[in-house]
Amino acid sequence: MSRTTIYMTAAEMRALEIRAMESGAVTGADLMERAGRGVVDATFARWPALAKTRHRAVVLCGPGNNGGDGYVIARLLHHAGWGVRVLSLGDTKSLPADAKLNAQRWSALDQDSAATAPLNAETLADALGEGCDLVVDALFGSGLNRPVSGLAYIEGSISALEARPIVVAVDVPSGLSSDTGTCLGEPVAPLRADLTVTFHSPFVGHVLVDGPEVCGALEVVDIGLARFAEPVDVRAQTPNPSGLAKHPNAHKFTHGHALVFSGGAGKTGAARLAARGALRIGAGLVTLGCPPDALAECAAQVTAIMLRPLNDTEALRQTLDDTRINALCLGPNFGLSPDRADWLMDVLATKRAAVLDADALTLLARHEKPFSKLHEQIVLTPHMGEFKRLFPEISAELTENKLYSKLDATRDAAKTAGCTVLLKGAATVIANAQGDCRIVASCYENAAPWLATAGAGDVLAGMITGLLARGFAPIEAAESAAHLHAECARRFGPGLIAEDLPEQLPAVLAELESASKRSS
Ligand SMILES: NC(=O)C1=CN([C@@H]2O[C@H](COP(=O)(O)OP(=O)(O)OC[C@H]3O[C@@H](n4cnc5c(N)ncnc54)[C@H](OP(=O)(O)O)[C@@H]3O)[C@@H](O)[C@H]2O)[C@@H](O)CC1
Ligand SMILES: [K+]
Repeated sequence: MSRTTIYMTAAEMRALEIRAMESGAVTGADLMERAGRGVVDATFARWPALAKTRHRAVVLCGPGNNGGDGYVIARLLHHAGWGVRVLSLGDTKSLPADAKLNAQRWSALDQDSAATAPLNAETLADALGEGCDLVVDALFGSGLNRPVSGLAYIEGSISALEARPIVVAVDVPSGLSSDTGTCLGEPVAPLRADLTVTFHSPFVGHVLVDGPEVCGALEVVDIGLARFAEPVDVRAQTPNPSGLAKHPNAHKFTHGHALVFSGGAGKTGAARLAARGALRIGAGLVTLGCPPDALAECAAQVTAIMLRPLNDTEALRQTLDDTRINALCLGPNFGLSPDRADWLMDVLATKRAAVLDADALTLLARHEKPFSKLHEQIVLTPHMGEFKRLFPEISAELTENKLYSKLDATRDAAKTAGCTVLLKGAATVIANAQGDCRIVASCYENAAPWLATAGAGDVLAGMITGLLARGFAPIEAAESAAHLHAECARRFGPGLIAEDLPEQLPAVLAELESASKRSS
């Protein structure tokens, strides 16, 4: 069994909330109470000392339901014996109904009249000056729809304190777009959180771009929405161990034959890394297609990987006549000469499943009709620089429009190219031409910082190729390989170099298999 995480957009979350309320099983006020309670519980669970004695909190409440959660939190902390100051942004009379109800419940509590004030630089300085262990950021949540301005003083005032209080963001740090993970406003979000507590499922914005940096840690709390959930667009799933296992009666050809194209002498390392990744992930056979001058170099380095000299298009054609070669990898140090461009087009014409990486992406970008020969069995694996060259208009939109996400861009690119696109990053986004989307997020407890090393991308290209050879659909091959690749990096940890990645695969695959046996 694989584990699935759903990444939602604000509109999807709003639709879910409405379905839940329209069912009559729950009210908006119930959900708000659960949300506020969830934030307090998650905060106390992370910092148990806060639950033990009375402390002081400043709660910043905004003009919408995120602010409403803030009033619930203020009340719960007050009941726990805390000294609480609420600073509100906007006119509390204009709050939406559930938030207004909770603002009124807060005001009706037995507390001194200074407990609520409009938020501005002076009131914030006063409130912080009374002593503050916890700041709750409930200014804007998923309803943020335009850039925030005039709130930069908040981070300034908090950073200036001798001891920085813990900052907990409700749903998202205010200023961060839940749909794009970019900070709407200049220069950054008003407040960086130590912990962000969100509800039901993470948002796409929690894992993209600035999300992990401004959220701190991320906690997802259950507020009882799961039974109203409907399928949404974006998900992440750990690879299915049964799909990766090899069965006792299968032989090597059952698992496909991958062909990785190498560069010339002195430029074979990248292709060898890719070939090793393809073999370790379980392709039945892997061949390196080498220019003749590179054969001796490759022969000195590989054993289980086969070699085939490929010196001209006729040799290429003959090789590809073997239909058992069912997945190709082109790009890692492949070369950029005109004859390489011709090769690329010849290879694409065979309609074979293929991963196009590195130099193959550059060659495509230089082609007058880059997408004319692509097809659904192709996976493009650009990093952001390659993406910009290949999809300049989509990339310009991504730079200029803060409400257009890396996810939107990848999905549009996949449609434009007519194939699967895997856009690399700390959160790798994958989409196919039908609009299916996946995110492999290497952040929070899944961070894999040592993956930023030369050759890691070549190994990923090879791992995807290996899974294509094994018959995985392109989007599944890309997602599973990206997940396993990051898991290999996490498992190895500090000091990782690209050569280490394929060598971690046996342990990672074994762990997946035993975890699946334990849970069944
Ligand atoms: N989903 C769920 O199940 C649950 C959701 N819950 C909570 O609800 C939150 C979503 O609430 P929400 O929709 O009211 O939006 P929210 O983020 O409070 O902000 C909207 C307000 O801000 C304003 N505004 C926007 N941008 C602005 C800007 N740049 N600068 C200034 N103003 C700006 C906007 O103004 P308008 O666009 O109307 O002019 C509007 O007044 C969600 O994050 C979660 O915490 C939980 O209670 C329970 C379960
Ligand atoms: K917030």
